[in-house]
Order: sequence, then structure tokens, then C-alpha cells
Amino acid sequence: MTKQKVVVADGIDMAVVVPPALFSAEVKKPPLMPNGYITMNKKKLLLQNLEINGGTTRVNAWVESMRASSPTSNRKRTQDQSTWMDRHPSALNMFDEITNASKGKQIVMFLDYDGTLSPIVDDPDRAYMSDAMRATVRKLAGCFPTAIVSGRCRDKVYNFVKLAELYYAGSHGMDIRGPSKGSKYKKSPPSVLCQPASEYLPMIDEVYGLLMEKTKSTPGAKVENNKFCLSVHFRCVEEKKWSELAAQVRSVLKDYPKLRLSQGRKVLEIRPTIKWDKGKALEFLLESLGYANCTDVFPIYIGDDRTDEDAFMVLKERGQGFGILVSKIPKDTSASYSLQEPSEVMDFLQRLVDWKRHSW
Ligand SMILES: O=P(O)(O)OC[C@H]1O[C@H](O[C@H]2O[C@H](CO)[C@@H](O)[C@H](O)[C@H]2O)[C@H](O)[C@@H](O)[C@@H]1O
Repeated sequence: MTKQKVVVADGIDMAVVVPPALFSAEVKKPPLMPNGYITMNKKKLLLQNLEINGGTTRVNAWVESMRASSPTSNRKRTQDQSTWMDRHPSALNMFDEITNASKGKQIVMFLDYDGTLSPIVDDPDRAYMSDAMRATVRKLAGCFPTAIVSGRCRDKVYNFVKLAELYYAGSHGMDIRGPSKGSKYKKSPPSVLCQPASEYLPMIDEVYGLLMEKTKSTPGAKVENNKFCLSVHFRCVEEKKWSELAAQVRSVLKDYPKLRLSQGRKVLEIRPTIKWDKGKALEFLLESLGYANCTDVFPIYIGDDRTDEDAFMVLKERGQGFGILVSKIPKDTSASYSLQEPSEVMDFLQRLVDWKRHSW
């Protein structure tokens, strides 16, 4: 396996916390929290400014949001970190509280892939998970129903994880399949369970071709076809070229009002406007497993990205289980707990396995 640079800290990473200084004068400024960050609701304003349809989009607004990955000063980050950790304590430190809360309930595990099971790397095609992580996830799936929920195309994420006993929800939950073998939690024959955006396939393929052509002049840009959605990566694009890339993407998407844009970690995500996301996928999977109206189910969702917030929010609203955000830096989140990086995720999963094996 070729070695490649692992991105240790991505600064604020496209994400959830947007430093105020990065808003351009053109974008309506939302009010700030005392620590200078913008709350989740106010962030919707920023996302509105990123709307691709209706001709109101300003490429500048996109670029400002892309720049939101700039870190604040180290001293400020240390202060923010400690306040944030008070509100989102380490799931490892809170392990006993977590398992106590789950007593008498069926734990169901939901795991994001990139940045959660595998470290973030420059080349999306080389985001391998370690053998140790795979072995841990295999043991986990022997103890609890377990699903991978990813922005990637389902086949691709399966090729990284290679565990037939899991549920897989690819394309941000728009392509769900049950275990093909070896799961005691299998409820139905191995088949596609849900593809709510299948009518968009021709459009996604068409836009993929256009984006490949349009962005080929921007060094480092990479377009990834995730079947029901597309990713335009700018991790390897020089910052001075971001506005050029944003303009290229905008020029394609303006003709496709049925597609919407969101952002992940140094990536522009393009997907159908249907009301379906990782949160809906979580609800669908709970239902498929027979836990739709159960009070004795305890779902745990672990993820690192903005798209995982939809699932964290669903758990918060249901008042069942909780979310764990994987992040080294403070981010506005609906998750209850935090873990710093994939190695801590592996430790947490292993402790769950040990706890389950010793609690019977
Ligand atoms: O939902 P996820 O499983 O977290 O997928 C979200 C996106 O992950 C991948 O991109 C991210 O990871 C890459 C590899 O570490 C990194 O190079 C990139 O900058 C990150 O954004 C994947 O390539 C995308 O298609 C997914 O949508």
C-alpha cells in the first residue's frame, strides 16, 4: 500500500464553525455567539447564500465558505477547546455513563466512513481503513446491528470496509443495502432496501461529465462520482484557484435546479434536492431493523462531518441514543460527545465490544 500524507488537523475544515472575519461584505452577516462563532441556525443563512439556483448565487459567497477552513489563533483555540469539551466530553471518558444509559436497550451502531473509520488523506481513492479498525468493526457487528453511513458511493465504501455483515447506506443515505451474509441482525434477503433518488441517475451522470470537463483546467481539482451524488474535491487545489473552481461548478449547476450544493471537508457536495439525508437513512434503517416505534432502542451515531449533523439532530429530536462528533477542534454540533480521531473511535468501539461480552 502506498503511503500518503494523513491530514492531522484541517483547521476549522469547511465546517460547522465559521470564523466571522471570513464573511464578505456581500453576504448578510448573522449575529455571533460570544466566542465569535456562528450558531447552527445562523449558519443556515450562510448556506442560503450558497444556494445554486434562482440566479442569486455569488461565487464569492462560495469561496468565503470554502475559506472557512482557516484556523483561529492557537491561544484562542485552546480556550475554545476547553469550553467546547465541557459541552461535548470525550465518549471515552464518559464510557460508563454511556453504557449505563443504554442498559436494557438494544444498541444500534451507525458509523460514518471518511474521517471516522479512516483518516482524512489527500487522495480520496486511498482513504484506507486499517486492518485493526476492520477487525474491531467486525467484532462490533457481532455484538450490535451496525451500519456504515457514507457520502461515498455504496460499492466504493464497501470496497474499503469489506465486511459483508454490515448494513451500508451510500450516497449520503440515498442507497441502502442490508447485510449480504453473516449477520444475525439480517431482517431481509440481501437486496437494495432503499434508493429514493433513482430517477436522478441520468442527471447525475450528465453533470459528472460536465464537471469533469469544466474543472480539468484547475490543477488539483477532483470530481468523484458517488452514484446518486457528486463530490468536487478542492483539498489539493491552491487557495488562489478556489474562486475559479467555484465559478466552474456554479456555471454547470445553474442549469440544474433539481440539484443542490452542500459542503463537507474540503469538498463541494452536489446532490438531488429531495428531502433525504443521513438522518432519514438512520430512521429508515431503524425501521428496517424493526425498531421504528421502540422505546428500548439506543442508536449511537459516530461521524465527523457536516452531513452527519442531520443524523445527530434526528437522535436529539427522538431523545434516543446520541451522536458522537469526531473532531480535534470545536465545532457547532448536535452531537452529545466527542472523539478526537479515528484511533479514538477504534478504542471506543473496542470498549463497547468488551463491555457487551462481559455484561452477559
Ligand atoms: O460521509 P463520509 O463517509 O464521511 O464521506 C464524505 C466524503 O468523504 C470523502 O472525502 C473526504 O475524505 C477524503 C479522503 O480522506 C478527503 O480527501 C476529502 O478531502 C474529504 O472531503 C469522499 O471522497 C467524498 O466523496 C465523500 O462525500
